[in-house]
Amino acid sequence: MSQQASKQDVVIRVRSLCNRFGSTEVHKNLDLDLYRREILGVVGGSGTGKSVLLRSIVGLLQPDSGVIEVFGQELQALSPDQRSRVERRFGVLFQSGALFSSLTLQENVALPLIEHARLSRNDAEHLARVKLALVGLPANASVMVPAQLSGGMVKRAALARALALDPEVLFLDEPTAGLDPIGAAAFDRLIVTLRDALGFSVFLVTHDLDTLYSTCDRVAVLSNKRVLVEGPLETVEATDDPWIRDYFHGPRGRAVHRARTATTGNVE
Ligand SMILES: Nc1ncnc2c1ncn2[C@@H]1O[C@H](COP(=O)(O)OP(=O)(O)OP(=O)(O)O)[C@@H](O)[C@H]1O
Repeated sequence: MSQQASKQDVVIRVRSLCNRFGSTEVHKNLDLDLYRREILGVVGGSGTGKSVLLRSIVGLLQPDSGVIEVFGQELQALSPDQRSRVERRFGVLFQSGALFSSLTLQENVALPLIEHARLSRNDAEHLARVKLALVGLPANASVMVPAQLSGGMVKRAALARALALDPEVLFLDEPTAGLDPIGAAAFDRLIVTLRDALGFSVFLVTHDLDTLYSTCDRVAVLSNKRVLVEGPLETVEATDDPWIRDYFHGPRGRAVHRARTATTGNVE
């Protein structure tokens, strides 16, 4: 992805974002771009404000100042109606999955279709079963409730719900947290496959180095209340910063490099 991407290739543009909670300043003049069809990994130490950034963009949190432009429109300048139309073009998968525990998977996925696409219950549940199949769930899972499923299946169901309205941008908050390594790798592949097939952009908050290397086109590192560096992995890895050194070149980073070299045969 070119760093010189033209304005229409930028789907989300964040400029001079400031967020604080009482005396805690989380973001100060933070800048970030998300390009069309890319998977952007957002990383940083605990408490650096990755989730707060996601929540600011999707409209769950009112920033103190700064500009968030989505699809060329400045969010703060929109009426509530215009804003909810923009937000309908987002799909969000929170870490908890946030499915309704008393509803079956097809009922969970059908909810946004009934509420926002005004489909009948029958049509919505039919489309929900298509979405559940799209994320790789077997047909019999559609009528199960979340408690009857493994963690990986619940994640996939939550992803199906995030995809219900065919979003142009998918936000994922630590999607592989709590999954075993094989389940996490399968979920990573699923995200890339769906992005390739459906063409959405992905804003991906993660701590998982394997996910970064296997899915992301670019990475943004949050540090000291802002985006310290944003670019392809090679650029980020080469940045001279103590947290980046520890994260990418510490024991876990080296283990991921070794595993990738063994799998691909490439010397990195
Ligand atoms: N609603 C809130 N009220 C007060 N403080 C908050 C609120 N939400 C977040 N914070 C604070 O903002 C800071 C950034 O939180 P955030 O959850 O964005 O970090 P993070 O980078 O996602 O962390 P982690 O990697 O541990 O999930 C933290 O200090 C947190 O305590």
